[in-house]
Amino acid sequence: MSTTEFEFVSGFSAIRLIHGTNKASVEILLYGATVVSWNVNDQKILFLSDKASFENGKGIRGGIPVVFPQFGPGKLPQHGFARTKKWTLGDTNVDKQTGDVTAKFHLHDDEDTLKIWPFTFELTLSITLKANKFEQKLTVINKDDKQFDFTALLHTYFTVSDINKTKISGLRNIDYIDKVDNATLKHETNEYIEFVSETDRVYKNGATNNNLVTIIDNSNQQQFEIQIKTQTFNDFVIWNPWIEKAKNSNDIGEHNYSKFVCVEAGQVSKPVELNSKQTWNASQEISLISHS
Ligand SMILES: O=P(O)(O)OC[C@H]1O[C@@H](O)[C@H](O)[C@@H](O)[C@@H]1O
Repeated sequence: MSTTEFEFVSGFSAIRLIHGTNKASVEILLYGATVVSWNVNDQKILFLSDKASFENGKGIRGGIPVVFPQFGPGKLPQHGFARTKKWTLGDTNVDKQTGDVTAKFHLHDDEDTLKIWPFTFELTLSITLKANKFEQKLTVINKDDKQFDFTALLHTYFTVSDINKTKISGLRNIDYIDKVDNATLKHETNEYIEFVSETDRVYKNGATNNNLVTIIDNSNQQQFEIQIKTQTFNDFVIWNPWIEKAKNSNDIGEHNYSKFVCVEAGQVSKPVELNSKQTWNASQEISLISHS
């Protein structure tokens, strides 16, 4: 039976959505509205570092942190403030026919955000768990009397059995900014992106035209593919820190570099300009395609 449960994950308040089919479940912290797990039939689809630090002020290393209103470094803290704020839980719903479970999370401006980003806003992250799918819809409302600009991204960490055997399809013929090569603009000519060294790329408009981006894990153990479909989000960021950066990072560690790939749906290469009182919506739908 589908249901919701409150719990604590590493000391942080969380809600678990449970689906009546496929033993599917998802756990979301109020901290950052960060999804920390999505499991289907005992498979952990999302990667959460065993060294992740659950500490106020720090982003969670794994799951799906929400990046807003700034991607990467800049005037605001790295990746903005949404991932380190406590969100509030809104409505939850279980669809009696399908068993799909939805929970909504809200964040709005406060004294601290106004000091560093002087705009009134409201964010809603709506999360729906289906039997073998997972959806996130991000809504930004400009409540201010002036326009604001922002970038936003769902920083999704996927578990892979070995990054060396992982391929990503769906981004051929897309221009990308290669962040490990002085932000040089390049053109993807390969059918599959493969990983042989540190990879940090922004595929500009890689998410438009309903491009289906697929993660293919070529390990023998893995019997499924993951497909990501987006709406409104224009870009895809593909990231793996590789050995040295993982080793030098307190919350990753060398032993983890090969266990994940980040495929991040976002709007980052060109900021959204949102007029006063306007609303912007974007979403991702992640599907598990079983081959067994
Ligand atoms: O360590 P953070 O702030 O969570 O960021 C992780 C990575 O996030 C990716 O989205 C960026 O493209 C990378 O440049 C960055 O290193």
